[in-house]
Amino acid sequence: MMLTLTDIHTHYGLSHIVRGVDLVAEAGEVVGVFGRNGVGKTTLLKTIAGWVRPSAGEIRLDGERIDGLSSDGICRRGVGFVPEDRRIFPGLSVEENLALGFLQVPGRSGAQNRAALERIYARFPRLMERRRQTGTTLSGGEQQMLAMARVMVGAPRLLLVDEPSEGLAPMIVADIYAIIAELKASGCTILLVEQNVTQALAVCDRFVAIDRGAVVLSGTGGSEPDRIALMNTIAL
Ligand SMILES: Nc1ncnc2c1ncn2[C@@H]1O[C@H](COP(=O)(O)OP(=O)(O)OP(=O)(O)O)[C@@H](O)[C@H]1O
Repeated sequence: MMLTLTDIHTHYGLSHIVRGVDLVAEAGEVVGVFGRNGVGKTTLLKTIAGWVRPSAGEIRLDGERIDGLSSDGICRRGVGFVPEDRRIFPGLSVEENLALGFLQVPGRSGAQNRAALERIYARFPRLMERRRQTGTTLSGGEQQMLAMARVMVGAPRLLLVDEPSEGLAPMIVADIYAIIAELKASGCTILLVEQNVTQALAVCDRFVAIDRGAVVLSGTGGSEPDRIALMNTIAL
């Protein structure tokens, strides 16, 4: 699914956070969104997901405008969002948290939902083992897996991921990135916000660097000069 942002602006009250972002993610591409703390990366993802409404600009999926739709409406168009805080619901079991993913695809039958759950459990045996356990009792890494698995239940065509490796041990980070690589291989378009730039660049086709709400650099993940320019930009 192709994502196009044209001159997107987002405000929180009077604070002008996202300031004229143009961005394209082609179908099946992983695009890294990098920048120092507080430059507006999370706000940009929330704007695409419809958690925050842009004050100006256009967001299109395969040419069709989605800015202005509710977050539910955007989700039902195949956009999955894994937020930084993971949003594992307290008091719900692992399986109940996963079942929330069914809300993204309301047209499915019970049998289709069960089959989707089976596929998730086959991919994440640890979540199956712990399916009756309260989601918030899982380790940080398992909660990140659960958050990823919950959006995968809905087979998103565009995935927005905010700092998936934050606070996790290197081995778990490798697991998370293996999942991102699998999703990419399956044709999912991915927008990836990450402080761990080196790790993220390994899966990124392209990247943008954001500063004070605007794109200040864009480049190709595999290009060494582009990587050096990126490191210089975000180290400033
Ligand atoms: N709900 C909100 N209301 C008002 N201001 C906000 C809100 N959320 C974020 N901000 C402010 O918007 C700016 C951008 O925040 P945002 O989280 O988008 O940045 P970020 O680049 O993702 O940073 P980080 O890496 O720290 O998450 C910050 O100055 C932040 O304080």
